[in-house]
Amino acid sequence: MACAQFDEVADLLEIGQRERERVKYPKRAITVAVPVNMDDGSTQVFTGFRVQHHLSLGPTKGGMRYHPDVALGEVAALAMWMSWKCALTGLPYGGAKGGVTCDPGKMSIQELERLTRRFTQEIIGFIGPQIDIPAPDMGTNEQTMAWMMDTYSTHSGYSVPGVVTGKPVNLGGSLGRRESTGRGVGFLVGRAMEHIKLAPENTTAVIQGFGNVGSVAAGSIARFGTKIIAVSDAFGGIYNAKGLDLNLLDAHVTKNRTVVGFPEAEPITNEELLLIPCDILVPAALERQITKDNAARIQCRILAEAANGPTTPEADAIIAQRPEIFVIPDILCNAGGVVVSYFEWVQDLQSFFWDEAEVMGKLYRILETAFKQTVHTARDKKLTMRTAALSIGIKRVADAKKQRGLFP
Ligand SMILES: NC(=O)C1=CN([C@@H]2O[C@H](COP(=O)(O)OP(=O)(O)OC[C@H]3O[C@@H](n4cnc5c(N)ncnc54)[C@H](O)[C@@H]3O)[C@@H](O)[C@H]2O)C=CC1
Ligand SMILES: O=C(O)CCC(=O)C(=O)O
Repeated sequence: MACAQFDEVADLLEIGQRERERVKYPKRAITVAVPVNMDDGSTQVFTGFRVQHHLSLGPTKGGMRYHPDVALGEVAALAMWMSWKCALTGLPYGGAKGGVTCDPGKMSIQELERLTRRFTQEIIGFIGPQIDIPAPDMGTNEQTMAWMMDTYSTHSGYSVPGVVTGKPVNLGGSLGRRESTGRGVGFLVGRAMEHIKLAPENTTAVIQGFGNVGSVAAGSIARFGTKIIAVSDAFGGIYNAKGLDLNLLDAHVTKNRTVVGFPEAEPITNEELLLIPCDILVPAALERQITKDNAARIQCRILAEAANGPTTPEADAIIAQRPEIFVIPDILCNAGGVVVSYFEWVQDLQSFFWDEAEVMGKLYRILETAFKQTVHTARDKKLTMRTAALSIGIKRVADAKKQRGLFP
C-alpha cells in the first residue's frame, strides 16, 4: 500500500527515476532475535524490528508496536508513512517504526518488562536522541517507554530522557502527549465539519478501536455535541443509536479491559460497525479495515483515519468516486501524536518544560496549518485529500535530498 501510494505521487510530482529510488527505499532495516525468560521457566525467542526510512531531515522518529501481526513489511510501510507525516507537519525528522511480534495481552507485566529491556539492548546502537527516537504505538504505552529509557540510560551511565517520547511526565514526558493523537483527531474532525458545513448538533460518530487513540478521540469528538453511537475493540463492538455514555464506558473498560458487555448497548461485530450510518467514521485500530469489499457501503460524511493505513488503495479509488465523503487522511489525522512527541524531545533536550496549554496551543497551530495546506493543495490541483497530503510530505523529503546533493 505504501509503495503504491508513493509511486502514484512520484508520477504526479514527476520525480526522476534515480531520485525516486532514493526517496522510496528505507535507509536501514534491523531485525533482531529477542530471547526472553518467561514466567513458567521457559525461554521464548521473539522477533523485533526497527526500520528507519530516511535520514535527510534529522533523526528518525516513530512508534514501537507490540502485536502478533508485526512483520518487517508492515513496519517498513509504517516507517515510510511516518516520513510523509513528519514532513507534512514540518518536523525535523525522517520516519521510523518498529515493534515486536508478540501478544502483549497474553504476557505478564514482568515478561513485558524483560522483553522491552532485551529488545532495547539489541537495538541500542541504532537509537538515541540524535539517531532515532521511539514512541508508543499499538500495544505499547508510557510504561514501555520508561523501560526503554531506563535501559538506554543504564547503558550510557546517565539519564537520557530524549531517547524516547511518550514517557511518563515524571521522567521527562510532555504534558498532553498521552492525549495528543486523539485530541488531534478531534480538532481535525471539528475543522472538517466546518469545511463541509456540517453543523455538529445531531451528528453521530462511530469509532473502531478503543485504545489510547480511539478512546481520547471519542471524548474530543463528543465535545462538539456529537453522539458516539458505536465503538469496538479487538474483542467486538457495541452499538446504541441514542449514544453511549463515555464516562460509564471508560469505567467499564478500566474494569473489564474491553468495551464488550457494556450495559445499554447491543453487541455488533467489527465488520458491521464500519457500515453503520453515521456522520463521522473513525477507524482507530489496524491497517486495511476499509477495503474494496466494504468501501462502497460505508455511510459517513467524514472518514477520519486515526489509525495508520486503515484504507486500502482499492478502497481509496472507490471512495474517490463518492464526493459526499470527506477524508482526513491518516498522515494528517493522527499527526497530533508525533507533533507532541517532537515537543517532548525539544523539552528534554533543553530540560525546560512547558505547561499543557502551551503544548496544546502549539499542537493545534501546526495541525491547522497542515489541514489548510492539504485542503488548498487538493482544491488547486484537483487531488484527493490523501494524494494532496502525501504530495506535500513526499515533495519536502525529495527536495531535501536534492538540496543535500544528488551525488552523495
Ligand atoms: N498511540 C499513538 O500516539 C499513535 C497511534 N497511531 C495509530 O493509532 C492506531 C491505534 O493505536 P493506539 O490507540 O495507540 O493503540 P492501543 O493499543 O492503545 O489500542 C488499540 C485498540 O485497537 C483495538 N483493536 C485491535 N485489533 C482490532 C481489530 N481487529 N478490530 C477492532 N479493534 C481492534 C484494541 O483492542 C485496542 O482497543 C494504530 O493504527 C496506531 O498506529 C497513530 C499515531 C499515533
Ligand atoms: O510519537 C511518535 O514519535 C510516533 C507516533 C506514531 O507512531 C505514529 O504517528 O504513527
